[in-house]
Amino acid sequence: MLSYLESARIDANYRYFYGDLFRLMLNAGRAVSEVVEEEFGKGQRICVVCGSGNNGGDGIVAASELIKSNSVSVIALRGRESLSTDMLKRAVETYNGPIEGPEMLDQCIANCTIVIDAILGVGAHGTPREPYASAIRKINTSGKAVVSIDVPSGLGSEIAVRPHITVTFTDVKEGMTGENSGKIVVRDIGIPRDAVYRAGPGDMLFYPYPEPGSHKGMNGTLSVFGGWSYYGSAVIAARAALAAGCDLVKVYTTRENAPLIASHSFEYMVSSIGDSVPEEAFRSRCILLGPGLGRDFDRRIVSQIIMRAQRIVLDADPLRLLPHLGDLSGKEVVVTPHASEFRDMSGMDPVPENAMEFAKSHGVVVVLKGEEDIITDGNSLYRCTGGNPRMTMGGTGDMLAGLISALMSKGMPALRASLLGTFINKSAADMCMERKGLWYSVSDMIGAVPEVFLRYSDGAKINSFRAH
Ligand SMILES: NC(=O)C1=CN([C@@H]2O[C@H](COP(=O)(O)OP(=O)(O)OC[C@H]3O[C@@H](n4cnc5c(N)ncnc54)[C@H](O)[C@@H]3O)[C@@H](O)[C@H]2O)[C@@H](O)CC1
Ligand SMILES: Nc1ncnc2c1ncn2[C@@H]1O[C@H](COP(=O)(O)OP(=O)(O)O)[C@@H](O)[C@H]1O
Ligand SMILES: [K+]
Repeated sequence: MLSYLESARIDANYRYFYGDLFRLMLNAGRAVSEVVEEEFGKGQRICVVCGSGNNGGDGIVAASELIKSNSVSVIALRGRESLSTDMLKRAVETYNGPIEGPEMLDQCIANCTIVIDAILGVGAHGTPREPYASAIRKINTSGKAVVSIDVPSGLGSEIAVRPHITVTFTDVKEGMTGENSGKIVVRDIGIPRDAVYRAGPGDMLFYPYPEPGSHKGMNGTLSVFGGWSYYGSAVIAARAALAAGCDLVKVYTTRENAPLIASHSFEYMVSSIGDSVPEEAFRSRCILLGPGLGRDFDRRIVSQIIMRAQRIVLDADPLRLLPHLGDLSGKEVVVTPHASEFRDMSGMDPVPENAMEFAKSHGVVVVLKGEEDIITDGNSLYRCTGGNPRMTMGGTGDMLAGLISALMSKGMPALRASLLGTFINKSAADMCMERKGLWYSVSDMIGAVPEVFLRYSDGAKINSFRAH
């Protein structure tokens, strides 16, 4: 079962890794024409009703196949000129019949035996607006056989097509049932595994945009326990968390290091801890434990933090404690070991299958860092490629922990935050490399984080629109 957002994620990742989505549109359109001919036979009179997104493009490609053995009319509900994106222009080029405007809709429906609904797909949000709403009502009262492409247009809202058949791609979409979608036929359109199981710009779609009316603290609160031995690591993690959009970051550190850490920025707060952890630290939505803690930490305090936290990212030295902590289920936990830390904490070789096994048996998300990051929740295995060898400098792991915990502090689930965090970290490094070659610093990487978000947030407008 695919949610609309997961579907759009795959779409965005496919475009980023493979470039041309049009090949998939060709496969989608062909799949629809095959199903229509399998179900109804040839020689039909078919009316294809198109919106002006890619769902409409699928409809036009289907028409270009169906016209070979059927009588086909195509309606562009917003007029032919609305088919203006590059993909839609290419779809139109495949079709050598006329494309009519909305004024021909009534006649087209009246004369046909089958209506193909290519109005809205997974890019839709909310109730269909005009002219789609009226078209949907007409299709539903037409008494004709109706085939929806990918999803019934308007699915989930009060104005939705009620088809006899839905030809859906890759997997059934969230919310589809036999009742609202008719017979559901799933067709593979050749999406490679990597578009699904590789972190990419599509993961931006799950970034929680601040609501316009929100107030301080609603968009991320993070407690960072770190810098007890190496103060710089806490500075890097806290600054990265702020760059990722966390509202309030507070660093809990030793009495000696507190002023040092504070002197590096006035944007986060710093507090020193003694023998016990202040209660307020657990009021943050997420906890990051580890950057710069050093090996000689107080095990009692660290165990207490882990047991009390509900959402926590564990990095570096405290990872050693993990096997001794018992059941972590019920919490959202991300662990971010590099290869040798993984060996130490698990007693296993740092390979993807073992990361998956560890994640499953401990109920955590594992981010196994390296030239290629492995991200797994024990059920699915993802990877994040990219980055460059300058990332072996000190601090890039602290930065990653800061990014992932900031995203969790904003409400992202552990696995989603880990996918986006790894992608942002490697992309920041690659952006710095474009500008400075291999001679960039971790500060440069933190500085690049907002630009990385901007560069890849194109698809995320869907989410921000939804949020508003
Ligand atoms: N997932 C994939 O990899 C592929 C997806 N394809 C098709 O592309 C579809 C998604 O395409 P798009 O993302 O272009 O989106 P859609 O074609 O679903 O529609 C989005 C368009 O409708 C408008 N819109 C959104 N909500 C609306 C509302 N409530 N009332 C009126 N207009 C509204 C938007 O402004 C946008 O122009 C899929 O459902 C599928 O049919 C295929 O072309 C090929 C591959
Ligand atoms: N050779 C490499 N090529 C590309 N990225 C790397 C390489 N080595 C490490 N990284 C990246 O640097 C970050 C920190 O990883 P690592 O150096 O293994 O952890 P740590 O900083 O905890 O020692 C991760 O985002 C990882 O993806
Ligand atoms: K549709």
